[in-house]
Amino acid sequence: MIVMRAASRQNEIHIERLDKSYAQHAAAGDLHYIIQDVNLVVKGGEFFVLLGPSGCGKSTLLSMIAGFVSKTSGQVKVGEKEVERPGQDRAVVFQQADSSLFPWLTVRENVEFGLRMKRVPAAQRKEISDQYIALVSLAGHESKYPRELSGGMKQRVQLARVLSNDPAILLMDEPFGALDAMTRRTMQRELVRIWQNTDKTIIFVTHDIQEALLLGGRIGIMSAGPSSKITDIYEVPLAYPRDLADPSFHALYNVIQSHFGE
Ligand SMILES: Nc1ncnc2c1ncn2[C@@H]1O[C@H](COP(=O)(O)OP(=O)(O)OP(=O)(O)O)[C@@H](O)[C@H]1O
Repeated sequence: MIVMRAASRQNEIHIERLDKSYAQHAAAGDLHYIIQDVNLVVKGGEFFVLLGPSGCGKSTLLSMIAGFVSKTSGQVKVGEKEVERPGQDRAVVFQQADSSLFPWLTVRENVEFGLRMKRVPAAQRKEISDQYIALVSLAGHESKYPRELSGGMKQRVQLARVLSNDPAILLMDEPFGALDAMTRRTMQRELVRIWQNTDKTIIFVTHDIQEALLLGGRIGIMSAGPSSKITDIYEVPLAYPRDLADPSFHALYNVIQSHFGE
């Protein structure tokens, strides 16, 4: 129990008074912020969804947590440590698996890539890749190349590769945005299952209210930019798997939708 608590605290994300503006705006003497005064605590092991309209700065905020984009002011901490650069404790899953998979490597080789870089011995690599390939339901497809896979399968390879590196935190930027509706639902269910079977902290970015409600333990609403911030946070007190026909689901959907003036 003590060990688990310590591990959870390590996965916690603290964001305080975080601002981001880009140099070109400052050079023009413009006090234009992409995001301004963002405050957020995401607990270890939590599934947190960031929901906001297109262009509000969701990817920017996620990239700052990932350490890809520098902050203008404020603080982003993972555990006790200030984020200054990307780290092995944080992995990012992008919308397009195509840009992250190596086309000349098989499914297994793609999944094992990070382990190979870390010089994990072959037998152990196989054991780990077997585990995650099975977890994302790709057993039997190990020898295929990305070109032989559907979009959903490629996205699952990306997920298996990220998980095999065992990051404490998964940062997911509209990872299912390019998938057809049916594959998307399957992937949403699988992600919840994977999250329930691990102790990872997930921050999942989407502009889809239904997706946010299917996945999130809490949902943070970002206002439209410029100077976007997290205006409200909703707890989702519904058991998984979530039921679209549940009146409580609908009620919460309507409350959240009212933020976006539709
Ligand atoms: N490198 C950059 N330089 C200047 N402005 C940028 C840069 N990157 C992003 N922006 C601006 O920041 C704003 C937020 O972009 P961001 O991609 O974070 O939004 P988003 O909410 O993720 O959008 P979407 O849902 O459409 O992906 C946009 O107005 C965008 O033009």
